[in-house]
Amino acid sequence: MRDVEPNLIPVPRSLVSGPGALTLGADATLTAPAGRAAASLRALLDRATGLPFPPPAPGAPATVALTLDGPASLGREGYLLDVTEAGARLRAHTDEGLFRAVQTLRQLLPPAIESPVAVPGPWRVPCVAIEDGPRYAWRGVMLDVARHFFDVAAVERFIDRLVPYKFNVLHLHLSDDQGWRLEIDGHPRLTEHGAATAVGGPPGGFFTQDDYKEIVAYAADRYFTVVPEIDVPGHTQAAMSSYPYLSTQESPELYEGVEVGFSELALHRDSTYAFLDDVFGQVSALTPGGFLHIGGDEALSTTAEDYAHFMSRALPLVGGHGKTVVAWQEAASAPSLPPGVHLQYWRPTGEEVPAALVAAVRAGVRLIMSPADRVYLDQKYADDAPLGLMWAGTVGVRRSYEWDPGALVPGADVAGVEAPLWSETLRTPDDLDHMLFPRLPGIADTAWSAAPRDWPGHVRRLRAHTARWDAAGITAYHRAPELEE
Ligand SMILES: CC1=[NH+][C@H]2[C@@H](O1)O[C@H](CO)[C@@H](O)[C@@H]2O
Repeated sequence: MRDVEPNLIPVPRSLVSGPGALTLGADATLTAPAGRAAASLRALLDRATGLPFPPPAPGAPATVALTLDGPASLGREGYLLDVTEAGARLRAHTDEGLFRAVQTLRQLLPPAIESPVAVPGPWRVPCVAIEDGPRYAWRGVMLDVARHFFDVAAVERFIDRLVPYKFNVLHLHLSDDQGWRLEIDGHPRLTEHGAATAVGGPPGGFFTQDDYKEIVAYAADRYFTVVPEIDVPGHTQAAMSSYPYLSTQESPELYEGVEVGFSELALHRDSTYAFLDDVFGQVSALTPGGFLHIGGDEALSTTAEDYAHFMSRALPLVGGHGKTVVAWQEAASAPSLPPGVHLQYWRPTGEEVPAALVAAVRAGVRLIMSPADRVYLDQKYADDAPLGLMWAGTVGVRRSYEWDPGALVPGADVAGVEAPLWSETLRTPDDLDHMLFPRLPGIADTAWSAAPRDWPGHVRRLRAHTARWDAAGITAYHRAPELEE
Protein backbone atom coordinates (compact mmCIF):
# COMPACT_ATOMS: atom_id res chain seq x y z
CA MET A 1 0.00 0.00 0.00
CA ARG A 2 1.47 3.33 -1.02
CA ASP A 3 1.57 5.66 1.96
CA VAL A 4 2.17 9.40 1.74
CA GLU A 5 5.39 9.46 -0.24
CA PRO A 6 8.22 11.80 0.76
CA ASN A 7 8.18 13.71 -2.55
CA LEU A 8 10.78 11.63 -4.40
CA ILE A 9 11.45 12.44 -8.07
CA PRO A 10 11.68 10.11 -9.98
CA VAL A 11 8.92 8.19 -8.20
CA PRO A 12 10.32 4.80 -7.10
CA ARG A 13 8.90 1.56 -8.46
CA SER A 14 7.70 0.59 -4.97
CA LEU A 15 7.65 2.67 -1.81
CA VAL A 16 6.09 2.04 1.56
CA SER A 17 6.37 4.76 4.16
CA GLY A 18 6.74 3.44 7.69
CA PRO A 19 6.03 5.36 10.85
CA GLY A 20 8.85 7.31 12.47
CA ALA A 21 12.21 8.56 11.26
CA LEU A 22 15.93 8.00 11.57
CA THR A 23 17.91 11.00 12.81
CA LEU A 24 21.57 11.17 11.79
CA GLY A 25 23.61 12.76 14.58
CA ALA A 26 27.22 13.08 15.65
CA ASP A 27 27.24 9.40 16.62
CA ALA A 28 26.11 8.22 13.19
CA THR A 29 28.43 5.75 11.47
CA LEU A 30 28.78 4.82 7.80
CA THR A 31 30.03 1.76 6.01
CA ALA A 32 30.24 1.44 2.23
CA PRO A 33 32.32 -0.36 -0.42
CA ALA A 34 34.97 1.94 -1.88
CA GLY A 35 33.64 3.45 -5.09
CA ARG A 36 31.69 6.29 -6.67
CA ALA A 37 28.54 5.74 -4.61
CA ALA A 38 30.44 6.03 -1.34
CA ALA A 39 32.33 9.06 -2.65
CA SER A 40 29.06 10.72 -3.66
CA LEU A 41 27.42 10.09 -0.30
CA ARG A 42 30.46 11.11 1.76
CA ALA A 43 30.87 14.32 -0.26
CA LEU A 44 27.23 15.19 0.28
CA LEU A 45 27.25 14.44 4.03
CA ASP A 46 30.62 16.10 4.67
CA ARG A 47 29.68 19.25 2.81
CA ALA A 48 26.21 19.86 4.27
CA THR A 49 26.30 18.24 7.73
CA GLY A 50 29.95 18.45 8.74
CA LEU A 51 29.32 15.23 10.71
CA PRO A 52 32.21 12.73 10.79
CA PHE A 53 30.35 9.50 9.91
CA PRO A 54 33.17 7.20 11.07
CA PRO A 55 33.07 3.45 10.39
CA PRO A 56 31.19 1.47 13.05
CA ALA A 57 33.04 -0.27 15.88
CA PRO A 58 34.07 -3.82 14.93
CA GLY A 59 31.01 -6.04 14.94
CA ALA A 60 28.61 -3.13 15.45
CA PRO A 61 26.00 -2.27 12.79
CA ALA A 62 26.51 0.99 10.91
CA THR A 63 23.89 3.73 11.06
CA VAL A 64 24.11 3.97 7.27
CA ALA A 65 25.23 0.87 5.37
CA LEU A 66 25.78 0.50 1.62
CA THR A 67 26.30 -3.07 0.43
CA LEU A 68 26.66 -4.83 -2.90
CA ASP A 69 24.75 -7.92 -1.86
CA GLY A 70 21.60 -6.94 -3.73
CA PRO A 71 20.12 -9.62 -6.01
CA ALA A 72 21.20 -9.70 -9.66
CA SER A 73 17.53 -9.18 -10.53
CA LEU A 74 18.02 -5.53 -9.56
CA GLY A 75 20.07 -5.10 -12.72
CA ARG A 76 22.71 -2.45 -13.27
CA GLU A 77 20.89 0.49 -11.70
CA GLY A 78 18.25 -1.04 -9.41
CA TYR A 79 18.46 -0.87 -5.62
CA LEU A 80 16.75 -1.56 -2.31
CA LEU A 81 16.60 1.18 0.31
CA ASP A 82 15.30 0.53 3.82
CA VAL A 83 15.22 3.20 6.52
CA THR A 84 14.16 2.34 10.07
CA GLU A 85 14.65 4.27 13.28
CA ALA A 86 17.81 2.18 13.79
CA GLY A 87 19.48 2.92 10.48
CA ALA A 88 19.50 3.08 6.68
CA ARG A 89 20.37 0.13 4.43
CA LEU A 90 21.17 0.71 0.76
CA ARG A 91 21.59 -2.48 -1.25
CA ALA A 92 22.34 -2.98 -4.95
CA HIS A 93 24.00 -5.45 -7.27
CA THR A 94 26.42 -2.83 -8.63
CA ASP A 95 28.08 0.33 -7.43
CA GLU A 96 26.05 2.20 -10.04
CA GLY A 97 22.88 0.91 -8.38
CA LEU A 98 24.21 2.12 -5.03
CA PHE A 99 24.89 5.49 -6.64
CA ARG A 100 21.25 5.78 -7.70
CA ALA A 101 20.19 4.72 -4.18
CA VAL A 102 22.36 7.50 -2.75
CA GLN A 103 20.41 10.03 -4.81
CA THR A 104 17.19 8.71 -3.28
CA LEU A 105 18.62 8.91 0.24
CA ARG A 106 19.68 12.47 -0.66
CA GLN A 107 16.06 13.36 -1.44
CA LEU A 108 14.83 11.68 1.77
CA LEU A 109 17.12 14.00 3.75
CA PRO A 110 15.95 17.58 4.38
CA PRO A 111 16.55 20.16 1.59
CA ALA A 112 19.49 21.52 3.61
CA ILE A 113 21.48 18.47 2.45
CA GLU A 114 21.96 20.46 -0.78
CA SER A 115 23.75 23.25 1.09
CA PRO A 116 27.27 23.95 -0.23
CA VAL A 117 28.37 24.71 3.36
CA ALA A 118 27.79 22.89 6.64
CA VAL A 119 24.51 23.83 8.29
CA PRO A 120 22.86 22.56 11.49
CA GLY A 121 20.41 19.67 11.27
CA PRO A 122 18.38 17.88 12.36
CA TRP A 123 19.19 15.34 9.65
CA ARG A 124 15.93 13.46 9.76
CA VAL A 125 15.21 10.64 7.30
CA PRO A 126 11.63 9.29 7.18
CA CYS A 127 11.29 5.51 7.51
CA VAL A 128 10.67 3.90 4.13
CA ALA A 129 11.00 0.62 2.29
CA ILE A 130 11.88 1.15 -1.37
CA GLU A 131 12.52 -1.19 -4.27
CA ASP A 132 13.45 0.69 -7.40
CA GLY A 133 14.92 0.54 -10.88
CA PRO A 134 14.64 2.45 -14.15
CA ARG A 135 12.12 2.04 -16.94
CA TYR A 136 14.68 3.17 -19.54
CA ALA A 137 18.45 2.73 -19.61
CA TRP A 138 19.08 5.92 -21.65
CA ARG A 139 18.12 8.97 -19.56
CA GLY A 140 19.88 11.91 -21.12
CA VAL A 141 20.19 15.64 -21.47
CA MET A 142 21.91 17.35 -24.41
CA LEU A 143 23.85 20.59 -24.00
CA ASP A 144 24.49 22.66 -27.15
CA VAL A 145 27.93 24.25 -26.60
CA ALA A 146 28.12 25.30 -30.27
CA ARG A 147 25.61 28.15 -30.55
CA HIS A 148 27.00 29.59 -27.35
CA PHE A 149 30.04 28.09 -25.63
CA PHE A 150 29.91 26.87 -22.02
CA ASP A 151 33.24 26.11 -20.35
CA VAL A 152 34.30 23.12 -18.23
CA ALA A 153 33.06 24.67 -14.99
CA ALA A 154 29.66 25.40 -16.53
CA VAL A 155 29.38 21.85 -17.92
CA GLU A 156 30.31 20.34 -14.55
CA ARG A 157 27.72 22.54 -12.83
CA PHE A 158 25.24 21.34 -15.50
CA ILE A 159 26.06 17.71 -14.64
CA ASP A 160 25.55 18.52 -10.94
CA ARG A 161 21.97 19.59 -11.78
CA LEU A 162 21.25 16.23 -13.39
CA VAL A 163 22.75 13.86 -10.78
CA PRO A 164 19.99 14.05 -8.11
CA TYR A 165 17.39 13.17 -10.78
CA LYS A 166 19.15 9.94 -11.88
CA PHE A 167 20.05 11.01 -15.41
CA ASN A 168 22.94 9.02 -16.88
CA VAL A 169 23.73 10.39 -20.37
CA LEU A 170 25.27 13.76 -21.26
CA HIS A 171 25.11 14.44 -25.01
CA LEU A 172 27.45 17.29 -25.97
CA HIS A 173 26.57 19.05 -29.24
CA LEU A 174 30.17 20.05 -30.08
CA SER A 175 29.90 21.47 -33.59
CA ASP A 176 27.45 23.50 -35.63
CA ASP A 177 27.28 26.41 -38.07
CA GLN A 178 28.17 28.93 -35.38
CA GLY A 179 31.12 27.17 -33.80
CA TRP A 180 33.46 24.17 -33.58
CA ARG A 181 34.12 23.58 -29.89
CA LEU A 182 36.69 20.76 -29.51
CA GLU A 183 40.33 21.04 -30.57
CA ILE A 184 41.35 18.40 -33.11
CA ASP A 185 45.08 17.61 -33.53
CA GLY A 186 46.30 18.42 -37.03
CA HIS A 187 43.35 20.72 -37.72
CA PRO A 188 44.11 23.77 -35.57
CA ARG A 189 41.94 26.19 -37.54
CA LEU A 190 38.80 24.37 -36.38
CA THR A 191 39.30 26.09 -33.02
CA GLU A 192 41.68 28.95 -33.86
CA HIS A 193 39.15 30.18 -36.44
CA GLY A 194 36.04 28.00 -36.15
CA ALA A 195 35.58 28.68 -32.41
CA ALA A 196 36.08 32.43 -32.61
CA THR A 197 32.46 33.44 -32.41
CA ALA A 198 28.89 32.39 -31.52
CA VAL A 199 25.25 33.31 -32.14
CA GLY A 200 25.12 37.12 -32.03
CA GLY A 201 28.90 37.45 -32.12
CA PRO A 202 31.85 36.73 -29.78
CA PRO A 203 32.91 35.43 -27.34
CA GLY A 204 33.36 32.00 -28.78
CA GLY A 205 35.40 29.36 -27.02
CA PHE A 206 36.38 25.74 -27.21
CA PHE A 207 37.48 22.70 -25.19
CA THR A 208 41.09 21.64 -25.36
CA GLN A 209 41.43 17.88 -25.42
CA ASP A 210 42.43 18.05 -21.75
CA ASP A 211 39.27 20.04 -21.00
CA TYR A 212 37.21 17.34 -22.69
CA LYS A 213 39.00 14.64 -20.70
CA GLU A 214 38.19 16.56 -17.50
CA ILE A 215 34.50 16.68 -18.42
CA VAL A 216 34.44 12.97 -19.31
CA ALA A 217 36.13 12.06 -16.02
CA TYR A 218 33.77 14.27 -13.99
CA ALA A 219 30.83 12.69 -15.76
CA ALA A 220 32.13 9.15 -15.28
CA ASP A 221 32.59 9.73 -11.53
CA ARG A 222 28.84 10.35 -11.48
CA TYR A 223 27.94 7.41 -13.70
CA PHE A 224 27.24 9.52 -16.78
CA THR A 225 28.07 8.38 -20.28
CA VAL A 226 29.25 11.29 -22.43
CA VAL A 227 27.96 11.12 -26.01
CA PRO A 228 29.86 13.59 -28.24
CA GLU A 229 28.17 14.91 -31.38
CA ILE A 230 29.93 16.06 -34.55
CA ASP A 231 26.97 17.19 -36.62
CA VAL A 232 27.29 16.37 -40.34
CA PRO A 233 26.66 16.79 -43.29
CA GLY A 234 24.63 19.91 -42.42
CA HIS A 235 25.28 22.37 -39.59
CA THR A 236 28.90 22.59 -40.79
CA GLN A 237 29.57 26.25 -41.56
CA ALA A 238 32.21 26.70 -38.83
CA ALA A 239 34.17 23.67 -40.06
CA MET A 240 33.95 24.78 -43.67
CA SER A 241 34.96 28.34 -42.84
CA SER A 242 37.98 26.87 -41.04
CA TYR A 243 38.90 24.57 -43.94
CA PRO A 244 37.30 25.69 -47.22
CA TYR A 245 38.34 22.42 -48.92
CA LEU A 246 35.44 20.91 -46.96
CA SER A 247 33.01 23.17 -48.80
CA THR A 248 31.69 23.83 -52.29
CA GLN A 249 31.07 27.47 -51.27
CA GLU A 250 33.49 30.05 -52.72
CA SER A 251 34.72 31.44 -49.37
CA PRO A 252 32.63 30.15 -46.50
CA GLU A 253 32.36 32.78 -43.79
CA LEU A 254 31.80 32.31 -40.07
CA TYR A 255 28.10 32.48 -39.22
CA GLU A 256 26.50 34.22 -36.22
CA GLY A 257 22.82 33.88 -37.05
CA VAL A 258 20.22 31.27 -36.06
CA GLU A 259 19.07 29.92 -39.42
CA VAL A 260 19.45 26.21 -40.12
CA GLY A 261 19.71 23.99 -43.18
CA PHE A 262 21.91 26.19 -45.39
CA SER A 263 25.26 24.42 -44.97
CA GLU A 264 26.51 21.18 -46.53
CA LEU A 265 29.92 19.49 -46.60
CA ALA A 266 31.49 18.78 -49.98
CA LEU A 267 30.22 15.22 -49.88
CA HIS A 268 31.71 13.98 -53.18
CA ARG A 269 35.31 14.60 -52.18
CA ASP A 270 37.52 11.92 -50.61
CA SER A 271 39.21 14.67 -48.58
CA THR A 272 35.93 15.24 -46.72
CA TYR A 273 35.80 11.63 -45.56
CA ALA A 274 39.50 11.64 -44.68
CA PHE A 275 38.79 14.67 -42.50
CA LEU A 276 35.79 13.00 -40.87
CA ASP A 277 37.71 9.78 -40.26
CA ASP A 278 40.43 11.73 -38.47
CA VAL A 279 37.91 13.73 -36.42
CA PHE A 280 35.81 10.68 -35.52
CA GLY A 281 39.00 8.83 -34.60
CA GLN A 282 40.24 11.52 -32.22
CA VAL A 283 36.82 12.10 -30.63
CA SER A 284 36.34 8.35 -30.21
CA ALA A 285 39.75 7.96 -28.58
CA LEU A 286 38.86 10.71 -26.10
CA THR A 287 35.46 9.18 -25.26
CA PRO A 288 35.20 6.08 -23.03
CA GLY A 289 31.47 5.75 -23.75
CA GLY A 290 30.39 3.46 -26.55
CA PHE A 291 28.58 6.05 -28.67
CA LEU A 292 29.45 8.73 -31.24
CA HIS A 293 26.66 11.02 -32.49
CA ILE A 294 27.11 12.17 -36.09
CA GLY A 295 24.11 14.46 -36.26
CA GLY A 296 22.48 14.09 -39.68
CA ASP A 297 19.71 16.61 -38.99
CA GLU A 298 18.32 19.27 -41.34
CA ALA A 299 20.50 18.61 -44.38
CA LEU A 300 18.07 20.89 -46.21
CA SER A 301 20.57 21.84 -48.91
CA THR A 302 21.38 18.22 -49.71
CA THR A 303 19.47 16.07 -52.17
CA ALA A 304 18.10 12.74 -50.98
CA GLU A 305 20.56 10.83 -53.13
CA ASP A 306 23.50 12.94 -51.93
CA TYR A 307 22.42 12.44 -48.33
CA ALA A 308 22.24 8.69 -48.92
CA HIS A 309 25.67 8.79 -50.56
CA PHE A 310 27.10 10.74 -47.63
CA MET A 311 25.68 8.37 -45.02
CA SER A 312 26.90 5.32 -46.91
CA ARG A 313 30.46 6.68 -46.62
CA ALA A 314 30.31 8.41 -43.21
CA LEU A 315 28.45 5.88 -41.05
CA PRO A 316 31.04 3.05 -41.45
CA LEU A 317 33.79 5.41 -40.29
CA VAL A 318 32.24 5.48 -36.81
CA GLY A 319 32.24 1.70 -36.46
CA GLY A 320 35.82 1.76 -37.68
CA HIS A 321 36.70 3.56 -34.45
CA GLY A 322 34.78 1.12 -32.27
CA LYS A 323 31.78 3.28 -31.53
CA THR A 324 28.05 2.75 -32.00
CA VAL A 325 26.33 5.39 -34.11
CA VAL A 326 23.76 7.79 -32.72
CA ALA A 327 22.10 10.13 -35.22
CA TRP A 328 19.06 12.36 -35.52
CA GLN A 329 16.04 10.65 -37.02
CA GLU A 330 16.72 11.79 -40.60
CA ALA A 331 19.52 9.22 -40.81
CA ALA A 332 16.79 6.57 -41.09
CA SER A 333 16.93 7.25 -44.85
CA ALA A 334 20.54 6.01 -45.06
CA PRO A 335 20.88 3.06 -47.49
CA SER A 336 21.99 0.87 -44.61
CA LEU A 337 22.32 1.48 -40.90
CA PRO A 338 25.16 -0.01 -38.84
CA PRO A 339 24.41 -2.54 -36.10
CA GLY A 340 23.30 -1.05 -32.80
CA VAL A 341 22.55 2.37 -34.29
CA HIS A 342 20.34 4.59 -32.10
CA LEU A 343 18.14 7.15 -33.90
CA GLN A 344 17.07 10.24 -32.00
CA TYR A 345 13.40 11.09 -32.60
CA TRP A 346 13.09 14.88 -32.39
CA ARG A 347 10.22 16.08 -34.54
CA PRO A 348 7.07 17.26 -32.73
CA THR A 349 4.67 14.48 -31.67
CA GLY A 350 1.90 15.84 -33.93
CA GLU A 351 3.85 15.10 -37.12
CA GLU A 352 3.49 11.89 -39.09
CA VAL A 353 6.37 9.50 -38.47
CA PRO A 354 8.38 9.39 -41.73
CA ALA A 355 8.18 6.11 -43.65
CA ALA A 356 11.95 5.64 -43.49
CA LEU A 357 11.82 5.86 -39.70
CA VAL A 358 8.91 3.41 -39.54
CA ALA A 359 10.96 1.02 -41.69
CA ALA A 360 14.03 1.47 -39.49
CA VAL A 361 11.95 0.76 -36.39
CA ARG A 362 10.59 -2.35 -38.06
CA ALA A 363 14.20 -3.39 -38.74
CA GLY A 364 14.90 -3.12 -35.01
CA VAL A 365 16.65 0.23 -34.80
CA ARG A 366 16.53 1.61 -31.26
CA LEU A 367 15.00 5.04 -30.63
CA ILE A 368 15.96 7.79 -28.22
CA MET A 369 12.82 9.85 -27.67
CA SER A 370 13.33 13.63 -27.81
CA PRO A 371 10.06 15.01 -29.28
CA ALA A 372 10.56 18.78 -29.57
CA ASP A 373 7.09 19.69 -28.34
CA ARG A 374 7.66 17.70 -25.16
CA VAL A 375 11.32 17.78 -24.12
CA TYR A 376 13.10 20.50 -26.11
CA LEU A 377 14.19 22.52 -23.10
CA ASP A 378 15.19 25.41 -25.37
CA GLN A 379 11.51 26.02 -26.16
CA LYS A 380 9.82 28.84 -24.29
CA TYR A 381 7.77 28.04 -21.19
CA ALA A 382 5.11 30.43 -22.44
CA ASP A 383 4.62 32.97 -25.24
CA ASP A 384 5.96 35.87 -23.17
CA ALA A 385 8.94 33.99 -21.73
CA PRO A 386 12.22 35.92 -22.04
CA LEU A 387 14.40 32.98 -23.09
CA GLY A 388 14.01 30.26 -25.66
CA LEU A 389 12.69 29.52 -29.12
CA MET A 390 9.15 28.68 -29.99
CA TRP A 391 9.19 26.84 -33.35
CA ALA A 392 7.74 23.72 -31.67
CA GLY A 393 5.27 25.73 -29.64
CA THR A 394 5.61 26.50 -25.96
CA VAL A 395 6.68 23.63 -23.68
CA GLY A 396 5.22 24.18 -20.23
CA VAL A 397 5.90 22.13 -17.12
CA ARG A 398 2.87 19.89 -17.55
CA ARG A 399 3.48 19.30 -21.28
CA SER A 400 7.05 18.15 -20.60
CA TYR A 401 5.85 15.70 -17.93
CA GLU A 402 2.63 14.27 -19.23
CA TRP A 403 3.60 12.04 -22.20
CA ASP A 404 4.57 8.43 -22.79
CA PRO A 405 7.85 7.75 -24.64
CA GLY A 406 6.62 4.25 -25.45
CA ALA A 407 3.42 5.39 -27.15
CA LEU A 408 4.66 7.66 -29.95
CA VAL A 409 6.10 5.21 -32.46
CA PRO A 410 4.20 1.91 -32.53
CA GLY A 411 6.43 -1.12 -32.13
CA ALA A 412 9.53 0.94 -31.40
CA ASP A 413 12.34 -0.42 -29.26
CA VAL A 414 12.78 2.68 -27.10
CA ALA A 415 16.22 2.97 -25.50
CA GLY A 416 15.11 5.95 -23.48
CA VAL A 417 14.51 9.66 -23.28
CA GLU A 418 16.77 12.66 -23.86
CA ALA A 419 16.04 16.36 -23.35
CA PRO A 420 18.02 18.62 -25.73
CA LEU A 421 18.96 22.10 -24.52
CA TRP A 422 19.87 24.14 -27.59
CA SER A 423 21.62 27.42 -26.79
CA GLU A 424 20.72 29.93 -29.50
CA THR A 425 19.16 32.20 -26.86
CA LEU A 426 21.12 31.03 -23.81
CA ARG A 427 24.45 32.59 -22.76
CA THR A 428 25.02 31.96 -19.03
CA PRO A 429 24.79 29.04 -16.59
CA ASP A 430 21.82 30.78 -14.99
CA ASP A 431 20.11 30.78 -18.39
CA LEU A 432 20.64 27.01 -18.47
CA ASP A 433 19.21 26.62 -14.95
CA HIS A 434 16.19 28.67 -15.95
CA MET A 435 15.38 26.33 -18.83
CA LEU A 436 16.13 23.17 -16.84
CA PHE A 437 14.00 23.98 -13.80
CA PRO A 438 11.22 23.21 -13.15
CA ARG A 439 10.83 21.02 -16.29
CA LEU A 440 13.84 18.72 -15.80
CA PRO A 441 12.50 16.67 -12.81
CA GLY A 442 9.36 15.72 -14.73
CA ILE A 443 11.43 14.51 -17.67
CA ALA A 444 13.57 12.51 -15.26
CA ASP A 445 10.40 10.96 -13.88
CA THR A 446 9.12 10.05 -17.35
CA ALA A 447 12.48 8.46 -18.19
CA TRP A 448 12.92 6.52 -14.93
CA SER A 449 9.47 5.73 -13.57
CA ALA A 450 6.99 3.40 -15.24
CA ALA A 451 4.24 4.71 -12.96
CA PRO A 452 1.26 6.30 -14.73
CA ARG A 453 1.56 10.07 -15.11
CA ASP A 454 0.18 11.72 -11.98
CA TRP A 455 0.10 15.43 -12.58
CA PRO A 456 -1.38 16.48 -9.19
CA GLY A 457 1.19 14.32 -7.42
CA HIS A 458 4.01 15.65 -9.58
CA VAL A 459 3.05 19.26 -8.85
CA ARG A 460 3.05 18.48 -5.14
CA ARG A 461 6.49 16.90 -5.41
CA LEU A 462 7.84 19.75 -7.56
CA ARG A 463 6.71 22.35 -5.02
CA ALA A 464 8.59 20.45 -2.32
CA HIS A 465 11.71 20.45 -4.51
CA THR A 466 11.97 24.24 -4.83
CA ALA A 467 13.50 24.30 -1.34
CA ARG A 468 16.18 21.90 -2.63
CA TRP A 469 16.94 24.11 -5.61
CA ASP A 470 17.16 27.15 -3.30
CA ALA A 471 19.52 25.29 -0.93
CA ALA A 472 21.67 24.18 -3.87
CA GLY A 473 21.97 27.74 -5.15
CA ILE A 474 19.80 27.08 -8.19
CA THR A 475 18.20 30.50 -7.92
CA ALA A 476 17.44 31.22 -11.59
CA TYR A 477 14.69 28.60 -11.97
CA HIS A 478 11.52 29.67 -13.73
CA ARG A 479 8.83 30.62 -11.20
CA ALA A 480 6.21 28.71 -13.12
CA PRO A 481 2.60 29.32 -12.04
CA GLU A 482 2.32 25.59 -11.30
CA LEU A 483 4.78 26.07 -8.43
CA GLU A 484 2.49 28.46 -6.59
CA GLU A 485 0.62 26.71 -3.77
C1 LIG B 1 17.83 18.11 -34.16
C2 LIG B 1 17.57 19.57 -34.35
N1 LIG B 1 18.14 20.34 -35.26
C3 LIG B 1 17.72 21.69 -35.03
C4 LIG B 1 16.38 21.45 -34.31
O1 LIG B 1 16.67 20.26 -33.58
O2 LIG B 1 15.94 22.54 -33.46
C5 LIG B 1 16.92 23.14 -32.63
C6 LIG B 1 16.29 24.34 -31.92
O3 LIG B 1 15.15 23.95 -31.18
C7 LIG B 1 18.12 23.63 -33.46
O4 LIG B 1 19.06 24.28 -32.62
C8 LIG B 1 18.74 22.41 -34.13
O5 LIG B 1 19.88 22.83 -34.90
